Amino acid sequence: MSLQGSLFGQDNNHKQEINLENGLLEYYPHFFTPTDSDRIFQQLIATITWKQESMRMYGREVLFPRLMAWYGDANSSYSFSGNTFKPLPWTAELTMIRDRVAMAAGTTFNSVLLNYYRSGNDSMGWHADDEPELGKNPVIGSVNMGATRRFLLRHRYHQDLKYEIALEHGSLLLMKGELQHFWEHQVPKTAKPVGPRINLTFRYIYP
Ligand SMILES: O=C(O)CCC(=O)C(=O)O
Ligand SMILES: [Fe+2]
Repeated sequence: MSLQGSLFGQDNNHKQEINLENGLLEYYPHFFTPTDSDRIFQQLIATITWKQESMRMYGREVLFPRLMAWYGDANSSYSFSGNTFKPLPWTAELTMIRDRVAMAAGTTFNSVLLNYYRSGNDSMGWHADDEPELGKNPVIGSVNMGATRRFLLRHRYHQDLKYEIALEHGSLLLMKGELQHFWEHQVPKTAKPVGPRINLTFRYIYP
């Protein structure tokens, strides 16, 4: 373990590089220690301002099947599915997580989208994080706390290209390169009894 890694209690040596056609994933299964992960998870559930947002779909208001929250620098507003999210100011906990993720990613982030999947019935449908304000080939840092859920990827233009990864408690997944242009991803519902899960995606929004 590197000095910097051990100082921050993170295990960078077990990084898995997953080279996909037209995209790169880096997975750190034990980015946070189990103790830190348990504490952060409970803290986020209790202190984040969670909301169930809605989107307009085929002329109707539809609730997102999960709770969400958006934090970041004041100038990092973000639009998707017909909503513009104005960020809440960084908390001490989110700043700490952001800085650890930024160090591993070798980049900076000015915002984070949090998603709270209360049970296996909560989900996120197929999409890519390809909004123009994210820039051309964004590095997105995705932190996972709580229940393990399946993260599925499919290539937009080659139906037979698929990838799947189980995102575990305390892990970090970096999405890099051309991934958002060529691949979509989702977190499907599951009928298995799973506990709650929080995902944080750190992003850089061009103001
Ligand atoms: O919950 C996850 O692992 C995925 C989150 C995601 O894709 C997003 O926030 O854009
Ligand atoms: Fe995404």
